[in-house]
Amino acid sequence: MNALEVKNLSKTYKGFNLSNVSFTLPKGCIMGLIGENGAGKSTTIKLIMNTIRRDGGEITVLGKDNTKDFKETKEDIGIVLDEAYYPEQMTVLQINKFLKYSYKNWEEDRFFNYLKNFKLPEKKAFKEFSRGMKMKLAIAAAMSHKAKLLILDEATSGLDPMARDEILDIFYEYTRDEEHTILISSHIVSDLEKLCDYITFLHNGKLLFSEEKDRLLEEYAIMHCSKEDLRNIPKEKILGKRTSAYGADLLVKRSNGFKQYPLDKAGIEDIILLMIKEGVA
Ligand SMILES: Nc1ncnc2c1ncn2[C@@H]1O[C@H](COP(=O)(O)OP(=O)(O)OP(=O)(O)O)[C@@H](O)[C@H]1O
Repeated sequence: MNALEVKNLSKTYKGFNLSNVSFTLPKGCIMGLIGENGAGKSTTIKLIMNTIRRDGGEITVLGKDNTKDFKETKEDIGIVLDEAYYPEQMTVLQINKFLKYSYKNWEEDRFFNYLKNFKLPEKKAFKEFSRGMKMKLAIAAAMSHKAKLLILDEATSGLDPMARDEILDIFYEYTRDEEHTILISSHIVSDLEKLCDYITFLHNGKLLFSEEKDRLLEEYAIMHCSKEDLRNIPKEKILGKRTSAYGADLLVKRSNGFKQYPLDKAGIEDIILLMIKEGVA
C-alpha cells in the first residue's frame, strides 16, 4: 500500500501556482522534498495536512482521502514544522502529560527514550531550551504517537551536524519496520541524499521529478564538453547546463547515448542545480 498519493494537486496564490503536482510515496520509505525558496514545498505539506484548501487534485493518506476522512488521517500523521511550539513554562515532564491527553495513542516510554537519546533536560522549562533542543523535542513527540506518516518541514535545519546525523539514523531506524513512512523537506540536500529512498523536486510550483534516489544516481550523469561539442548535441538531450568560457557541464541521461564522451557521476545536488541553472527546466 502507498502511504501517500498526491494526484494533480493545484493551489493558486497571487503570483504563485502549484500546478498539477503528482507523486506517490510507498509505505516504509523515506521521501525528500526539495526545491528552492518559494518552490511550493510548505504549500504541498499544508495541503497534505489539510490546513489550507486545495484548488484541485486529490490526496490519499494510507488509502484515505485527506479531506473526507480528515479526523482519521490526522491521527495517522506526525508533523514537525520549522518551529516548535509548546507552553513556555512547561518542562518535558509536564509536556509529556499534556501530550498524553492530546493523543489517543501516546507512547510514553518511547517518548522518554527519545528524550534520553537526545539528552534533553527533564527539569528545564521549554522557554529555556535552545532552538535545536526545541526541534528535538518536537521530533520526539511526533514519533511517539503511533503516527504512520511522519512529515517534517525544514525540521532539521537548525540542528548541528552531529545532531542531524544522530536524527537521520533515528529516522532510518523508524522506517525499517515497513510500517512507518517519512516525508521530509530540507535545504540540506546532502542529508536527503544520504537518508531518502525517493526524491521529489519542485521548482516554481511545478514537479520536475519524483523518482527513486538510486535510479536518479544511476541514470543521470555530468558530461564535460567543449563549446563546439555543445553545438552538435541535440537540445532535447540536454537536461541541464552550466557554461563557462572553456566549455560546458551538461546534465544528461546515460540511456540517451553519449558513449564517446567521458561521463561523471551526478549527485542529487548536481542534478537539481544543473536542471535550474540556465533555465533549461
Ligand atoms: N498564505 C499565503 N498567501 C499568499 N501567498 C502565499 C501564502 N503562503 C505561501 N505563499 C506563496 O506561495 C509560494 C510558495 O511558498 P512555500 O512556502 O510553499 O515555499 P517553500 O518551497 O516551502 O519555500 P521555503 O524553502 O522558502 O520555505 C511563495 O511564493 C509564497 O509567497
